[in-house]
Amino acid sequence: MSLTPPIIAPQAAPPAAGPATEVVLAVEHVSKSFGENHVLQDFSLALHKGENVVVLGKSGSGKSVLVKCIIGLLPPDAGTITVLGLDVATLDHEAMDRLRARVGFLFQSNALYDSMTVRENLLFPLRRHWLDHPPTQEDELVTQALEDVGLGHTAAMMPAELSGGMRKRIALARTLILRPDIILYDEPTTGLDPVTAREIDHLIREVQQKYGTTALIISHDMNCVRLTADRVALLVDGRCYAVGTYAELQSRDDPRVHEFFA
Ligand SMILES: Nc1ncnc2c1ncn2[C@@H]1O[C@H](COP(=O)(O)OP(=O)(O)OP(=O)(O)O)[C@@H](O)[C@H]1O
Repeated sequence: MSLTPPIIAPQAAPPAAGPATEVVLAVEHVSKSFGENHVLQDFSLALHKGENVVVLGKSGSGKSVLVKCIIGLLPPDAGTITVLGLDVATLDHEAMDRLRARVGFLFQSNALYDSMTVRENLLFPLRRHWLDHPPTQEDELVTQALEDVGLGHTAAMMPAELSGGMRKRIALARTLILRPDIILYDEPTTGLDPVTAREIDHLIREVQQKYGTTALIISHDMNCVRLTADRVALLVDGRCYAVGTYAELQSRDDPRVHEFFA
């Protein structure tokens, strides 16, 4: 099945990322071990409002553990994680739930409900998190979110009727419907053919440009890294070994950095 091209019209360039812009996600000196397996060791990384940061690391290096710590599913052994000004470790269940409504998470598996239509899948987070929206707005919000990912015609379809790329877009639409400040993408192009993968990369950029969203992207796919990252953070031996633009890291004369770009 062919994909309709994304139709988000970029309205404004994202704010320039850099030290002068607001930090919306800060991981500071975080360590996490499982027994003798020291996965994260003094890991630090800050994301500025509106930037896309890709975390690149070998298989088993701790990327998923890092994301789980950020969304409060795993408690770090040491260090602090601050998301949108809130120290994750101090949040009770309700506060964590409210924070999760502002931080979209795009699962590698997409995590769509197969027994629900696309529309029902999109309404699920809306009804769970955004309790004060008028029901009359629901159709408008679903339509907008689907149009944002170029799939305005799919509301009545079931996930099984969609291609892998379309399912990824619907999962992103389900995240976008809550207008998150931050989106965490877990290997967004894994399992997609190269053409569809590049479409998803462009869509990630379009979302950033349209909504000024900040994104943390976990990826192995170097094309995805090149196309989506404002900055790349290398996770090596549990630490944030190097951070820079794709071009900066690619030209760095350090074998441990270079092996990612070879
Ligand atoms: N709940 C857990 N209990 C024990 N060990 C764990 C747990 N979660 C992760 N680990 C270990 O932490 C290490 C890092 O795993 P993680 O899944 O974060 O790697 P990753 O970088 O995401 O890998 P991949 O790219 O292959 O998905 C692995 O050695 C893994 O076995």
